[in-house]
Amino acid sequence: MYILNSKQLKEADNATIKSKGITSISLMEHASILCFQWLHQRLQGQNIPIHVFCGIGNNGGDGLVIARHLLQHGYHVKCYVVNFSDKRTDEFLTNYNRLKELGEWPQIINGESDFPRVDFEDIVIDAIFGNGLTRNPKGFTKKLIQYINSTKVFSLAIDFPSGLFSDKSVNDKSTVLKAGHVLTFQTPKLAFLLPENKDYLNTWEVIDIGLDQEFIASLQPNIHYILKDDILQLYKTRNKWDHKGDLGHSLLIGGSFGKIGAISLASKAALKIGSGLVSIYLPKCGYSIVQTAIPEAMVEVDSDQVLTYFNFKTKATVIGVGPGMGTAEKTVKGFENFLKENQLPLVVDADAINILADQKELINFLPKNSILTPHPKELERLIGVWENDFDKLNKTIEFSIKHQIIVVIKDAHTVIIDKENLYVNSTGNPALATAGSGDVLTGIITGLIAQKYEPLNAAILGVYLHGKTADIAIEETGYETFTASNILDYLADAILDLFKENHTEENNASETVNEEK
Ligand SMILES: NC(=O)C1=CN([C@@H]2O[C@H](COP(=O)(O)OP(=O)(O)OC[C@H]3O[C@@H](n4cnc5c(N)ncnc54)[C@H](OP(=O)(O)O)[C@@H]3O)[C@@H](O)[C@H]2O)[C@@H](O)CC1
Ligand SMILES: Nc1ncnc2c1ncn2[C@@H]1O[C@H](COP(=O)(O)OP(=O)(O)O)[C@@H](O)[C@H]1O
Ligand SMILES: [K+]
Repeated sequence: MYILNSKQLKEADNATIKSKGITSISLMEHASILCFQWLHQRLQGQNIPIHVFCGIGNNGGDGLVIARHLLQHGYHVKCYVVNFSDKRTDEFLTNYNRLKELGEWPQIINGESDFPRVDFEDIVIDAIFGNGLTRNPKGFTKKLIQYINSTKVFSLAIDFPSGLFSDKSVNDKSTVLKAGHVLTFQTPKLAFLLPENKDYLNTWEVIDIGLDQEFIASLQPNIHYILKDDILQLYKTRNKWDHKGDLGHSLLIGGSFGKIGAISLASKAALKIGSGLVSIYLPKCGYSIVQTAIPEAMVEVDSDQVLTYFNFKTKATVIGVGPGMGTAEKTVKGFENFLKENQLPLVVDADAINILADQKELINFLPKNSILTPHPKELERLIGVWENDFDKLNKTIEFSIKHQIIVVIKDAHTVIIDKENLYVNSTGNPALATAGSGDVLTGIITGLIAQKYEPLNAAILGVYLHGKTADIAIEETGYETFTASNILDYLADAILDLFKENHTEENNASETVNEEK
């Protein structure tokens, strides 16, 4: 699914109005009725006070439409116009008049003395600012947002939590209305998926308002939200005559005394995702451990406690390097020599990333389309500090273009960056915040490349399945008891799930950001 920026969304609104021969008013009516229905389905006519706060633009227009339908269905509604500007859009005015025709005169808020009393048990509909927000809310509008936040009332944000920008960072945290739930139009918004915005929204879902898909595709959006449908297009089925030689040979390089587990997990993951053969190259001290733990794998050893020589004989298809490797001086030297000789596709993780961050000139030896899988701290060592999450993405895009490599920024929403293209993952949950889960991801991606997936597709599919294991598992394991080994236990379920009927919201983008709130 595409993620559109604010400009693209406005263009898509206009193109849809033209291509479908509808009016802007009817598009607004349609979008807002879907929001009304969402609430109506849940409230079933309950007599809870609902405060609808409307701006003076089209987000406010949506609020007016929702207020009208709620009133017509007998709800206990109070509607307000937050009068932060004299400009009013035509769609706002039309719907303002329609509401008045019902006998409901919205209360105009011109200052703090006009703020209504809002109680914790009430409901707020936030239709103050949407896609048109260009600068921080100020004056009494900012105060109103702060007042609503202070009540801790449940707020249903229309399209955006008011005060949250679509394509840039919030620099004054106190100007965003914290949303209990967001009904956002047509596509997820990048801002919802960034860690810096985690406090502004609890849950969100996309409301499909029927914008022109052909037009949207013609914009060639560079940001994607990866859902099951996208994954199904990448997934390769096996052929009847496939033998293990067809399914690639993964070589996992890493481990050091006390950290043999990391390379074991990565190697198990490469096997479990279907790599035909898996070899491990690690320090001698890990030999018996991996031979016992993973009888399917072949093993070659380096010197005693840390990797030093990198003189393995294995003829692999792809190499995953870094888990548990350490950054001992001998290892750094050996890794440098290895990089200078290596021609095979690489998945580079953990300490191998730290070595690259320390000696940036080595990055030039990575084959084109190598995959780096840093967590945010490792990324910072690699690309330097960023001002905010948009800056982080831009800096990573620059890095990816400069070095022609793919960067997997691991996080609650892992983002895969291939030059200017961004692929944001939709699966996973905090159960994955456990030691070794990154090592498993390295093995999964390596094992997929072995099976002839293009590196980008291997990263997208690997990250999706890795997250999906945790989504399936938590029903049985809860968050706490889930460990990195469980990722492997549930990998089969994650793969099989791709072929299950879509009975849930799997292809409707939606999510719970912060479950306990
Ligand atoms: N047919 C359609 O197009 C559909 C549109 N839809 C709905 O329209 C929404 C977008 O509406 P919108 O473009 O009118 O902008 P909106 O978010 O209401 O902001 C209002 C105005 O506020 C202004 N402004 C900005 N920042 C400010 C600030 N800090 N303090 C004060 N003023 C500020 C800014 O004007 P400016 O002053 O910058 O010129 C802006 O124009 C979208 O989110 C969705 O809900 C749906 O109905 C589907 C169909
Ligand atoms: N809260 C979360 N929600 C979803 N995924 C998460 C969360 N926390 C961690 N993960 C995932 O778990 C993995 C952790 O990787 P990493 O930090 O390298 O762990 P380790 O070094 O222990 O192997 C990443 O794939 C990351 O995306
Ligand atoms: K809003």
